[in-house]
Amino acid sequence: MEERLINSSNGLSDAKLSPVADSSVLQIWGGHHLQGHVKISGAKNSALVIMAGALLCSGDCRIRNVPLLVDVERMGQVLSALGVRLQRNGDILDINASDFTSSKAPYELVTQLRASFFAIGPILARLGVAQMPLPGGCAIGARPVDLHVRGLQAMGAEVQIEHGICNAYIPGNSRRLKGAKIYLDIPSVGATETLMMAATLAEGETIIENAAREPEVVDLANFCIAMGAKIYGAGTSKISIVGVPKLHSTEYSIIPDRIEAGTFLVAAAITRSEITLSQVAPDALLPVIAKLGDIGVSVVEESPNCLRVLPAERLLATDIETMPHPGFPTDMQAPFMALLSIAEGDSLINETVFENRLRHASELNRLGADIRVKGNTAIVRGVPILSGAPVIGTDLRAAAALVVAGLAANGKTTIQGLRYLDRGYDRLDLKLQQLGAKIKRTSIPVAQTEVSPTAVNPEPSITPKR
Ligand SMILES: CC(=O)N[C@H]1[C@@H](OP(=O)(O)OP(=O)(O)OC[C@H]2O[C@@H](n3ccc(=O)[nH]c3=O)[C@H](O)[C@@H]2O)O[C@H](CO)[C@@H](O)[C@@H]1O
Ligand SMILES: C=C(OP(=O)(O)O)C(=O)O
Repeated sequence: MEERLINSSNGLSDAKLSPVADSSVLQIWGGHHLQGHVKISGAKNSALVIMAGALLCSGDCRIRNVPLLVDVERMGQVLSALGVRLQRNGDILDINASDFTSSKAPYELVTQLRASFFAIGPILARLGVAQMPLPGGCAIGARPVDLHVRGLQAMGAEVQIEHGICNAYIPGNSRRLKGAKIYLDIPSVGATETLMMAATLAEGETIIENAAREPEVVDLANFCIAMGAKIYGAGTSKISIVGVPKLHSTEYSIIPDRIEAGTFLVAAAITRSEITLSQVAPDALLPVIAKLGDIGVSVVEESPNCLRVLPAERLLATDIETMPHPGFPTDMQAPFMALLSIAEGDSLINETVFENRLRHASELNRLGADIRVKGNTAIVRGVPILSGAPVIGTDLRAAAALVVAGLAANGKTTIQGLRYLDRGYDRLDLKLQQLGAKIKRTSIPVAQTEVSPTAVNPEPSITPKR
């Protein structure tokens, strides 16, 4: 992997950022069935915000089931820049924010991931002041932070955005935010999380109306409750938080990643394979499992944390509209577009959460799909088979969609854009290899990667069913 060096802001030395897989590609020889068992990692979107939540506690926090992701590494770098001590051992992350005194989050890191911005809530609650650059994350829409800002203002903070930095402080001597009644125009996941964390240490009660109900919001609430926070109603659209002066040390295990699990379900469905997934939370996957059912793919619960997906006789077209939880998740929209591209009939996919999240359609078309995009709607005309080609992932889930499409496509698919994939999937290529996929990561330029490795059988074993 290439390592990216950037100049630190004081110009005295070079800061080393996490490895960036820009020069790497994934090569997939598609058309093979998967088989066996895959263990799902902890949820990216929980891990990142729970790491931010650990700032609320002046003692030790031990977080278990932390996925191995570039985003987690970067979030760790944001926290260490604030003076937090972190130690990772396998999937356990120890965080100690007792010495955290800096209220300035580093621009170079915050601009690379969305969740880092959510730390503005705990930083402000602990220190009474926060300087947070506007965030990065997947380029899937404008992604403003107005709801975070308005909520903090309602709790008594002075907040101004200047030169790309969000400056916030709590006026007065108490240095504590004040409980407030907050209505969110949109049930934003990030705004709900920022405000919920800020409210745990505020004076009095905060009520968040039209709150996000995503499982990761509930996970964050449970983590804060484990630290002594008083939070009621997480998972419903009205969350009430009664502020306490201090939170205490805790040990907490992150929920399984429902989007990673959903991606493996789609990978099995598109290759007409039977696999099992363990360490999953089936309830969080209901909208995904229901949609797979519409397409003709059965998913059965083997045990409380284990799912089996069965090979479909036929894949059938269906319509999808993305919605906040418990609706169909926007993060699964791209992998489902790959699946529907080989389903019988026409499917309509309507992306309602983000305004620019259909860019994978044109890359899927390179693989032989027949997809037209009009505004926020994609019309997917099912084709019998995809054929391998060089493609580029334009964001995290777009890259994942190309991986699952490549597994089904005839011949070789080469995928660039792994810096997105590695942000949010814990060793996806290795897990797929263990399921028998013919997939290889290489840092050799695409032009030099003509020949398939000897271990790989280029002859496809999946035959189109129609
Ligand atoms: C790190 C993390 O948890 N990322 C997830 C989180 O992103 P994130 O928290 O950024 O997503 P939001 O739920 O906030 O965004 C939903 C919609 O609200 C809009 N909005 C949001 C905040 C705001 O202040 N103003 C505003 O207009 C956004 O532009 C978007 O159109 O939820 C998304 C929706 O499930 C997921 O796709 C992301 O994977
Ligand atoms: C959009 C996503 O992530 P982020 O909010 O971190 O950009 C995602 O996980 O699909």
